Amino acid sequence: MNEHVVVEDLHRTYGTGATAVHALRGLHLRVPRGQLLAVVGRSGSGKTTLLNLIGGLDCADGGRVLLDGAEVTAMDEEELLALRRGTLAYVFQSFGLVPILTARENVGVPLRLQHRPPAEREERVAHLLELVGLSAHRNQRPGELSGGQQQRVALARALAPGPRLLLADEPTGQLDSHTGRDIMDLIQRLVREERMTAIVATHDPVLLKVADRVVRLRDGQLTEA
Ligand SMILES: Nc1ncnc2c1ncn2[C@@H]1O[C@H](COP(=O)(O)OP(=O)(O)OP(=O)(O)O)[C@@H](O)[C@H]1O
Repeated sequence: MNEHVVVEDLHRTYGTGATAVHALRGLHLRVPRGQLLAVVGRSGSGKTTLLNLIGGLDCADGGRVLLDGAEVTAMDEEELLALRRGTLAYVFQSFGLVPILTARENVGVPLRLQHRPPAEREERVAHLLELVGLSAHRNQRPGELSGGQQQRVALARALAPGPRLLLADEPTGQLDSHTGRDIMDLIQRLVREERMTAIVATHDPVLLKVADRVVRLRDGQLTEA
């Protein structure tokens, strides 16, 4: 199936009554496999809300999300957990690394959760750290790494289970433009070489240049940017 992500008539409202915020109002989106899609929009326009719903981290009030034809919006907790540990990866602006673990150990966490044998784990972790250019820093903890390096560790960890879909929320948000460019190049390479699909929420103009397509969130709906 070539259509990787399908979003139909998606609604999400926070709160009720006069203070209700209608973050998404009947949003539609189709993303073919292997596309690097950038989602832009002003602060508060609903980008994070959209990514959370696509990744099954939050529940919609209406509409459907399908990944490879499987309906995320209808999955139970167990199915969502399997999705998050397998075909889908999420990279947050805040990195979300475990402070007491080294870079190597952080990248290995998802592989432990998958009960992969230690030798196979070690090999994959080494490969991923090399891919993100951090082999020399493998024994350092997040607090001993720069922001860009931490984001690269977070990316390597997200990629550990071999996901087919990468959701990234402002992955270059806290980084200087040069480091941000490196992260974007890396995501672009992964999309090209591993035919991964990526949906990236961003304010970053650099990112827009490498995207295959850019859509804008406004008034809870998407338009071509
Ligand atoms: N848990 C929540 N409770 C109430 N309102 C929320 C909640 N999460 C988000 N919102 C509101 O929903 C709207 C969309 O928020 P969202 O975080 O999706 O926007 P965003 O485009 O990702 O913003 P930013 O670029 O600043 O991260 C905002 O008006 C926000 O205040």
